[in-house]
Formats: sequence, C-alpha cells, structure tokens
Amino acid sequence: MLDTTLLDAVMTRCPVIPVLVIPDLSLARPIAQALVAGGLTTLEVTLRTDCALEAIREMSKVEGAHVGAGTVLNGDDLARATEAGAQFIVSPGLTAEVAAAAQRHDVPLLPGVANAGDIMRGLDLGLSRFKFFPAMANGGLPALKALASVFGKVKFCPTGGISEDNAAEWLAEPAVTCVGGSWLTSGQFDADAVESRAHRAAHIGR
Ligand SMILES: O=C(O)C(=O)C[C@H](O)[C@H](O)COP(=O)(O)O
Repeated sequence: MLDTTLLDAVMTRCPVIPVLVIPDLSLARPIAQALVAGGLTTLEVTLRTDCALEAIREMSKVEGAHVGAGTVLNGDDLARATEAGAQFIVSPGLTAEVAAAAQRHDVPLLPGVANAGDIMRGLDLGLSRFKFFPAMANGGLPALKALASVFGKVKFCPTGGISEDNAAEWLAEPAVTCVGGSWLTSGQFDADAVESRAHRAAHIGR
C-alpha cells in the first residue's frame, strides 16, 4: 500500500504547489529561494527540460524547500528523479508501472486522473490522492465536484488552468487539498515578483 501519510504531508504544507519548468540551471536556486521566501515551500520541478534533475539537486539545497519531480512518465523517470533527491513524484496520468516504481522507491506519488475510471484504477492500486489534470480543460470545478461526490475519501490537487484568480474557488472545495500551477514563475524571472506571487498564493483562502 502506498503511504497516504507522506503524501498528505506534501499536499497540506502549502495551498499551492508551484509547477516549475526550469530552462536554465543557474535559475534553479534563485527561483527556489524566491518561492520559499514568499512562503511556498513545496516545489514541483517538471522533467521537461535537460537540466531538470540537476535543478532538483540544486533546489533541494535551499533551506526550507521540499522538492519533488513532475512530468514523471515511467519507472525510469521516477528512478532518476528519486536519485536526484525528489521527495515526491507527480505524473500527468496513472500507470501501474509508475505506481509500482513509487512503491519500490518508497516515494509518495501524486498521479494525474481525469475521470472516474482513472480514480477507480488508482484506488485498486492503493492510491487515494490524485492530481486532477488538466483541471480546467476537464470540466473545471463542476467536474471535480461531481467526481468528489462519488469518491468520498479521495483528495485532489487540481492542476492545469489554475491561476491566482481562480485558486481560492478550487481551494474552497472540501475534496481539494491543494492546487498546482505554473503561474508563480511565468514570464521572465524576477525574484521580487516571484516572491510576491508566492506570498499571495501562500495566503489564498486563509
Ligand atoms: O507535465 C506535468 O506533469 C504537469 O504537471 C503539467 C502541469 O500540471 C501543467 O502544465 C500546469 O498547468 P498550468 O498551471 O496551466 O501551466
């Protein structure tokens, strides 16, 4: 059984998990520092750029940062991410391979689900916390509420189309533990701007 306690710790630390695409390794530490200074300490580094694994290593050195890997597509990605120090794993979808690898590496897994069938396959694998992805394109909050009404104990981290403007609405839904989004670091990197966005995000709904 995959451990829900560790995943709950990842999901409840902050209301927003920044989804990060790091284009250049030299930005890894400054981005993590700005986010942590703003109050967002759980960081998801997507494996979408060549320097992503090194970025996980660098960001993990920032005091207070809890760094995980996103866009984990298979067992090899998961193994490389944990080797780089990822403390949690996020995937856009759910496969038995990724779930088995998470169990083998003893790392919390937040897999993506888009519908009831995905959630049922996850439950069969012992999972009960999911990324709802892509949240807005999948029907937004009405779709999430409909799914949540069926799967009482399941908790979600909606991601995809979430922004500073709509995050509070999502976080008001009891089945939503946190949300993920790339808006924190969109555009040219500016440490002050990232810190301010992080500060506002850390206080959404509080
Ligand atoms: O690649 C993955 O595994 C992902 O995590 C996808 C991200 O969740 C979305 O790209 C973030 O969506 P936006 O906040 O709308 O930019």
